[in-house]
Amino acid sequence: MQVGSRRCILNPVSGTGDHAEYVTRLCRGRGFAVDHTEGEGDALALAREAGEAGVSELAVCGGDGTINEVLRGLDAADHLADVTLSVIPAGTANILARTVGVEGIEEAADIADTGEVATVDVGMAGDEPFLVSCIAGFPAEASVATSSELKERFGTLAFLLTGAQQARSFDGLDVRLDTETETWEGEALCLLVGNARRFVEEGGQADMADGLFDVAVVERMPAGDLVSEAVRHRVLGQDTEGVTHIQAGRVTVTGRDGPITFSRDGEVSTHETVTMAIRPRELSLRVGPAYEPSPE
Ligand SMILES: Nc1ncnc2c1ncn2[C@@H]1O[C@H](COP(=O)(O)OP(=O)(O)OP(=O)(O)O)[C@@H](O)[C@H]1O
Repeated sequence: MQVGSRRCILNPVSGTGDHAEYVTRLCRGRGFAVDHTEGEGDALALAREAGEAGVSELAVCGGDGTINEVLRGLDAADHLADVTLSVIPAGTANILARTVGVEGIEEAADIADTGEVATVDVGMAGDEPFLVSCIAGFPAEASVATSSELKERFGTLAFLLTGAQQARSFDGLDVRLDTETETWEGEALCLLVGNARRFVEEGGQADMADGLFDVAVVERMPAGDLVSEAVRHRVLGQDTEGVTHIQAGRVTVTGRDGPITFSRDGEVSTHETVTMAIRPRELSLRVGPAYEPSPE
């Protein structure tokens, strides 16, 4: 592949599955060669191949699962730091795209073409890359399930309330967390390690280039107490009882009574112990006009 080339990896069945023809046309019109995935693992293999061929611009069309496969493929080719990545949201939740201000397929195609490029941190959980978050405990599903309208009105609270409903049947995580400077041990309701998202204060997009994860541990306590605490503070504030907030570039999580299941940008993986580490400003990512490099 010639240097300077553009490629698009497109999942034709993600989301409502009616975008393939339209996006293929938009991308070809902007000089991207388009490859369609045919099943699980294809996006990873195509990204790896594109990385090994030295592609300089790669667009991903699909949902968060497709994007995560592409990240893994580029990392396997040792090409994450040498590509400009863009996302064309055609999944169900499109968390990464929304987080970086990319909404709507046509707008996304323009951003893939000429949008602003931000240099962002990549999170690693063991050997697996992620951009948004790596979370364990009750909200792993709730974060995806909570409607965006609800999230917009109530921020983290909506996310918490949805989770608290599910928490009644959730046993909690017996966990130990170690960073360079702090250790936390105990029964947690959930553990949230954000790169592109933060979970305390107003929540929302985090600074993706600060070299730090935003870690929040919510202690296990009765769902009623947790909800009333959250209501009192409206969101999970720094000083909310039962919530520990840590910023760190590296955190090791160990399950004290067995392995812990994480959702890494929506991909599920289970670990007895896992070290999450930031690779500072490793990836060039095209972002939408609403993206703020250093949100308040
Ligand atoms: N041609 C194909 N046919 C069937 N499945 C495919 C094909 N290409 C990819 N897949 C699978 O589609 C699945 C869904 O991808 P993805 O997570 O991107 O979309 P989504 O679940 O609709 O969106 P989101 O993750 O944003 O909620 C992946 O598990 C992938 O393995």
